[in-house]
Amino acid sequence: MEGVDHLAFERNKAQFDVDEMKIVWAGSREDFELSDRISRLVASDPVFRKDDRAALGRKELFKNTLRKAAHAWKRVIELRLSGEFSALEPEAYKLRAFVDQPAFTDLHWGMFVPAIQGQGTDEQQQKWLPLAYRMQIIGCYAQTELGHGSNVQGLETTATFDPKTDEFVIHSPTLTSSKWWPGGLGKVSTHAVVYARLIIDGQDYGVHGFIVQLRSLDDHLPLPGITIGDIGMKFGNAAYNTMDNGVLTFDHVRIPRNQMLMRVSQVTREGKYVHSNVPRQLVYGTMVYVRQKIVADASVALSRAVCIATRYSAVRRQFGSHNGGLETQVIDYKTQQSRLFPLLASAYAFRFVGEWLLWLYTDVTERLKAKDFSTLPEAHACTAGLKSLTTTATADGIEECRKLCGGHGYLCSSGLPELFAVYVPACTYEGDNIVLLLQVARHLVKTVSQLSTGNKPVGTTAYMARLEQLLQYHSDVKKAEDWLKPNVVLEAFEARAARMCVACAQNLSKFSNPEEGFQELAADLVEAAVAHCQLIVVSNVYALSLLHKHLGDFISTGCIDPKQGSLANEQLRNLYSQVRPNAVALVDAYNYTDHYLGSILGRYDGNVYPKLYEEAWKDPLNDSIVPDGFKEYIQPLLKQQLRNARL
Ligand SMILES: CCCCCCCCCCCCCCCCCCCCC/C=C/C(=O)SCCNC(=O)CCNC(=O)[C@H](O)C(C)(C)COP(=O)(O)OP(=O)(O)OC[C@H]1O[C@@H](n2cnc3c(N)ncnc32)[C@H](O)[C@@H]1OP(=O)(O)O
Ligand SMILES: Cc1cc2nc3c(=O)[nH]c(=O)nc-3n(C[C@H](O)[C@H](O)[C@H](O)COP(=O)(O)OP(=O)(O)OC[C@H]3O[C@@H](n4cnc5c(N)ncnc54)[C@H](O)[C@@H]3O)c2cc1C
Repeated sequence: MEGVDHLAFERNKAQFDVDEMKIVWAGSREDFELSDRISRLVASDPVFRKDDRAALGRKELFKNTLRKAAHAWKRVIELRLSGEFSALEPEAYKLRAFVDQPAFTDLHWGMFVPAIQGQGTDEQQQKWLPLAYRMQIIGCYAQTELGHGSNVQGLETTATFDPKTDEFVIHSPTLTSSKWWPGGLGKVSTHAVVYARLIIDGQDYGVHGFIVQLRSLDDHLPLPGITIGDIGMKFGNAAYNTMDNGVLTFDHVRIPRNQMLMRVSQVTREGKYVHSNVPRQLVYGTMVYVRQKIVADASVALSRAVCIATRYSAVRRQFGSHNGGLETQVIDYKTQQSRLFPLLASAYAFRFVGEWLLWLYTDVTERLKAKDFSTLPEAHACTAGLKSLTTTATADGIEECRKLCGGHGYLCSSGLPELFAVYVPACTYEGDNIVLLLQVARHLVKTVSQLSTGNKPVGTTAYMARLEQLLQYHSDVKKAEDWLKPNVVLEAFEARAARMCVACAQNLSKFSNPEEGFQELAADLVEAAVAHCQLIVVSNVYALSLLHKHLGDFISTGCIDPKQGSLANEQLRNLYSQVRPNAVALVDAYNYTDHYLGSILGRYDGNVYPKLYEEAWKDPLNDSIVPDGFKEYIQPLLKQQLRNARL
């Protein structure tokens, strides 16, 4: 039977309304219609074709990215998705998503503009934002240096105030202070928000943001004192190599005083440092914003991989043929289901968690405007923790989907190698995932230690208020179906997280130097932070597979016993059987076009084999029957063998 028939048959098995689910996935009917319209618009535009990307060299690839970005911007203007004095419309973000090629525009719109919006004064915003909104200047976010990324307080670039000229002198005092990594910096950006140590009259006031012009707006050459370039090829072939991650050094570059971003703190004409009545952590605000975006994006990347692996698993058959009948679809193997279906569930779970985090972020932003900073620590912990949890799970999930597709998953035409290569740096950028989990752990330990002082835990740590009860808890699950009750799962996750946090806090208290204790117990603290972040996911959606995966934690903390663990596993198997007939329909609900998926294995029509065969012949190696180099390198070998044979 051809693949085409397999998927039609699968779609008929669905036990729910796929069109309704498309709307659930999109968020609303309006969002669905928007995504559907923009994805088709991109798919039908030849400039946005991407099937040729894997074969392009770096220079061609980069030029191709510039072309796409320019064309995308033209469409944004034509479709009026950007106003002269306002940020982009949601359609523009969709357009970027479906074009599916990282570019300098991500950093311009995703970090440069938000940094000015969040850290610039009203005057600074009025001056810079209209230019940035019209893309008359192109900006990037230059924070990381060759020597320091995670340790922001360790940055070395200096911005020294010169009271004689009312300027800052931006300087790179060491090799390790070279800015290193900023996307869009290498070849495109005309401006950057540069993070540097503020020095006034010999005193160091720590890291602050400054708007610095890097290149001439006429001929694009670097301005005097500025050395700038690309840092070189990165992991994967096309993948993130469409981006010009850059290196930048300053040799005493002067900028006017009013180009320091001064919402959080100011430097007066007289060189006086004034700190507003706001937490200094607001300087980190852009990172919080982007971490929230990264969480929202995790479900997109994971769902793409899952869509490919699910459709292909329904098309692929191996073993089990009796009397010349059909072989078994690999999706029917229980091992395939136990690897694939939790990822399918995770993609949905991350979708809902992303929505919840957007709500939390919006709420915090509103409070900040009203000068209420009380929820900032919670927002930092949630964005950092969920960024870490979802990107780790998504990167691992994409790789698992590649394996689920067997050998063909390793072909670029499966779409999975490039998806993995482009996604995996999300575990590092915007905060290394372990470093971020340690931030969550600090927040949790602080919460536990403040319980004795009567401080009531709020937000996602509110469950800690029931600490006594959670420390007494033992699951009362008696049969497999009991694990279907959301409250039963939730309580087990709460008790596990609470016990792991309390154990860490107790062990920490044995150290006379808390910082030394924190370093020594870091691995346990990371585990406790993971348990807490998983609880956040579970409290937004139901997730039994996580319990099974981390059974060791639940049993060792005494929340459940081994028998209850086996019952969870039994229930999980029941759930896999229920998901099985709906699997293809559940991934159809993502409504991805074949252009966006970019995968022969994940084609909507399931017509995998003929298309794989056709695609192989398009490889440049097949342009000639006898390869280049035959005469120089193969023929002499063959002749050599002949001579040996004659001897
Ligand atoms: C071709 C197509 C074209 C289409 C065009 C059309 C239109 C285009 C539209 C495009 C739209 C695109 C949108 C895309 C989105 C963006 C994509 C982004 C891509 C990503 C690129 C990557 C960028 C980067 O990586 S930038 C660099 C990031 N760097 C980091 O993350 C560094 C990590 N380190 C830290 O964050 C900190 O230093 C940290 C957290 C480790 C703390 O270190 P510390 O030294 O211990 O901390 P300290 O400074 O002393 O402070 C401690 C104190 O502060 C609290 N804290 C820390 N961080 C925060 C925070 N962020 N917010 C609030 N509070 C914070 C911490 O809890 C401590 O508190 P206390 O305990 O109370 O003291
Ligand atoms: C593709 C890509 C794009 C990027 N884009 C930008 C950009 O646009 N702008 C920008 O400014 N930056 C950018 N970055 C830089 C990025 O933000 C940093 O690489 C990231 O924050 C990690 O910092 P690091 O490289 O210093 O890692 P390191 O901190 O050196 O990490 C190395 C190892 O040390 C461990 N480690 C570090 N500190 C601790 C600790 N306290 N406790 C335990 N373990 C620790 C980490 O877990 C990791 O295993 C980008 C990076 C990448 C890969």
